[in-house]
Amino acid sequence: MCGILGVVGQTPVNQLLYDGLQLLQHRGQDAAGIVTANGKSFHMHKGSGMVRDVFRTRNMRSLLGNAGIGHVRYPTAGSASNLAEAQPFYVNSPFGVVLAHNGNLTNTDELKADMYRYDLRHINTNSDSEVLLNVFAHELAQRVEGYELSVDAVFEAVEAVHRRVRGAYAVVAMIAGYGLVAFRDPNGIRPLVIGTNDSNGKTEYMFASESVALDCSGFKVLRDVEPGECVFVSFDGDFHAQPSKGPTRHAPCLFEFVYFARPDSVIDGASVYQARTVMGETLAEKIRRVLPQLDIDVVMPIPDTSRPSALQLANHLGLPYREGFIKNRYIGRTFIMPGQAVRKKSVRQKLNPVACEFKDRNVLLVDDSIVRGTTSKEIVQMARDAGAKKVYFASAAPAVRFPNVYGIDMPTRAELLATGRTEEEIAAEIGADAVIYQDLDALKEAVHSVNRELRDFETSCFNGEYITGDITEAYLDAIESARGDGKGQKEEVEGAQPVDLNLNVAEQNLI
Ligand SMILES: O=P(O)(O)OC[C@H]1O[C@H](OP(=O)(O)OP(=O)(O)O)[C@H](O)[C@@H]1O
Ligand SMILES: NC(=O)CC[C@H](N)C(=O)O
Ligand SMILES: [Mg+2]
Repeated sequence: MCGILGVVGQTPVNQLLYDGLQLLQHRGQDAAGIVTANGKSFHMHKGSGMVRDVFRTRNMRSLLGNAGIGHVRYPTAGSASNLAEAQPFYVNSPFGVVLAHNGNLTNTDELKADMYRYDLRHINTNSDSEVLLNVFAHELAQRVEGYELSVDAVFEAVEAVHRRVRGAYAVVAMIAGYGLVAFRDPNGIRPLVIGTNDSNGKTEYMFASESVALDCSGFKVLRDVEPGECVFVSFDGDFHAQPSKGPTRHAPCLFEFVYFARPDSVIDGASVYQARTVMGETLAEKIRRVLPQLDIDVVMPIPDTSRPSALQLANHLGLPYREGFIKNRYIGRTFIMPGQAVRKKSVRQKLNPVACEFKDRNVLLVDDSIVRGTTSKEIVQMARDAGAKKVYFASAAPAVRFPNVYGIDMPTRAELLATGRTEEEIAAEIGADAVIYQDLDALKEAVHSVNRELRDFETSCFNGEYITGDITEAYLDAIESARGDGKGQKEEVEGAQPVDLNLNVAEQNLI
């Protein structure tokens, strides 16, 4: 999952974008970038790593202007090590367009071929986001009259993007000399929220993947960008919005509520924190059914994400809640790290047991999800080493058995712990006495109970139903062989960066 951010302000926005990206850091740790618009010029800086490592004072000083977009990256196409795939992307025609994308396209190869053959555009990286930018730029160019671009032309270009592009995309883009464009795919898979701020009687606009970025920047949440909708804010601050003319469906990704989003965010009108607490209650009910003897002395969360669910689960079962694992706050999220070796090592560096809380007790460990099983395998062993008698493991999400192709990097069935295994086999694999998973209907109901208008969700990693309707076995086999764990990294020859059309790589390396 990546984080995207866009602002049209009344004063310089560089610091606002930097601070906002730090609030979205949990969505992507591999690269970060900002582009600001100053008159008809763009100023860009991007690089590998966390926000705090990418931007130095001199980079910040060069990010001039009252409007800008930003991105934190967790790659789902291309690789983490390829700096040329860091976002935002830039293309110089028409006018100059920059774009930041959260999501993953599912017809990238066809689009790339069409771009080359029919639209005479060259795509230089393996990033689907570079393809998306070029489709948008091409469709925009078709609608320029004379030298002028109308707001309707922007809306029509986005409509054409919806017709050509498949998959998940929440986007912020800027057109030099005109304004900022924000749009969301017609299924609303990835989140995008709009905020406003009054600045001396004029309205400033902010677009962000999550509301936490607005809250902490002093912006008020206005509403979400609707599925398929396009919003255009001119650099003068005029706001225009156009619903999609094509078919839409509101099916946000359920995994945002389970793991990705920060708990203090509200996505599509549903508080993530509240949803996670309800997940804890419904999981408690399931535990009552499958472990009627309830021989549990203590409930423990696996920090961080499972905390709200675990606490509510313990309350619901009337069991003591203890923090049995302490998290090293300086280690990032392990699931979104690139490569299994680094993820495995990081779990041990990140979590350490408080031994006295385990000694001679039956413990119920609660996590938000079990994906590759990297965390659960290590954690169960740590609990046993610390003297636990029985170790039960509960997951607030159902078993993850299918690849995600919409922006979460779990491309192969083979690397998912639950694929082809029963719950007993999974328990044996991670060394637990039993594993208890949330049911999918209960998970959907948990989010629905927080916002009654949300009924439909993108649930493919749990049930293999892909809502874009274009995912075949052949497609899954192809991404599996292209992106099996670590393959994205191995493809890169060390030091062999493709021409970076967007950034002075040499300057980045000198810092
Ligand atoms: O089965 P796995 O492949 O290990 O993936 C699932 C684990 O990864 C995530 O934690 P992460 O460390 O990324 O972040 P967190 O601190 O927000 O929980 C998630 O919360 C689970 O703990
Ligand atoms: N997780 C995401 O949203 C990834 C965005 C884009 N597909 C990339 O790989 O850079
Ligand atoms: Mg976790």
